[in-house]
Amino acid sequence: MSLDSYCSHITDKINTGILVLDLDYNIVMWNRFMQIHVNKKSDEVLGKNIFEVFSELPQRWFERKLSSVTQLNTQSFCSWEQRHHLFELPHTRPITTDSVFMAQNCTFSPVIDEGKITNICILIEDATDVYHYQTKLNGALEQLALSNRIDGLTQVFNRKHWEECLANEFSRARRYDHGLALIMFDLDYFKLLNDTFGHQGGDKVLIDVATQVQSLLRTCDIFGRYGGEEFAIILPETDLTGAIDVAKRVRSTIENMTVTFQEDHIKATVSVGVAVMNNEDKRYEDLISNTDIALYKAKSSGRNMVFTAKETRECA
Ligand SMILES: Nc1nc2c(ncn2[C@@H]2O[C@H](COP(=O)(O)OP(=O)(O)OP(=O)(O)O)[C@@H](O)[C@H]2O)c(=O)[nH]1
Repeated sequence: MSLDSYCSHITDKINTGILVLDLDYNIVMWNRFMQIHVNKKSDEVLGKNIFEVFSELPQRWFERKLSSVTQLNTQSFCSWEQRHHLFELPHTRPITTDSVFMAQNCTFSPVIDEGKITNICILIEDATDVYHYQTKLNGALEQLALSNRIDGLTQVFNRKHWEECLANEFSRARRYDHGLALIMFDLDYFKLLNDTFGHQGGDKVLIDVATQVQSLLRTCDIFGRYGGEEFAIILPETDLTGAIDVAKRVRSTIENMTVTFQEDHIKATVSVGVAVMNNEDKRYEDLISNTDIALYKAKSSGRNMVFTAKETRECA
């Protein structure tokens, strides 16, 4: 067998598309991979311009890419991550993927004859499998990162993530001398509610309360489940008057809502504590303590009320 025969045997058996162009972008070689995936025999495409055969090719991009190969006399590469595909070829992946066309890694190499570039060779590798698994992996990693931050029951931030946010907001507010307010609220007589409607009824109340409160807030407010039946809201750039307004809105919204659970219509109330960052607060935990004191006052004064840490009467 001659070397030429070996070469043509290999080019036809290899699972990579091989496409050779002259410097006017006419096709001079096309291997079996291309014949199968484009469904055109060599004699149907040889001599034809590449843009005629592949009308989908981004012409300006392609010409720029090839001119850098010929001018710099170097190989160039385009991965599926940069451009999912260059040629609209069907993929042969048997299981479903959201990829309509074959994801491709393309290599562009100058072909040199007697010291001069005469052609450009394009290698097309099927990267659909890699694309598929990478996309799935990215989705799973995103999901994992989200589940690390989200409370499974209420879908608001969990305590760990919420506290990390508070630590960040606290140091930002300190550094730039901005306001920072905190609201903490706790469902009233929740044990009784659980005893009356069952734990699942209680869960439904927590879910609906979280959804309602989230819808009241601005996008920059940071809402989380602090624990059990206690929630907390960070209000960046907010003064005491603004925070009391939000707290009152939270309290009245919960008082006025009705939670439907199976045959039951459940009413609930919350006690709310409000505090703003002050000069004595050295750490974000100090702000939590002050808000907790306010919440305790709201509870001990009769519940379904809004209190600040300093005031001895309910916020009017
Ligand atoms: N359904 C449900 N109940 C929870 C959850 N987390 C905590 N609880 C319950 O919430 C109740 C809280 O009870 P307490 O701390 O005595 O407070 P309370 O009954 O709300 O009374 P006050 O706060 O003083 O008004 C407990 O019975 C907990 O079991 C949860 O995720 N789902």
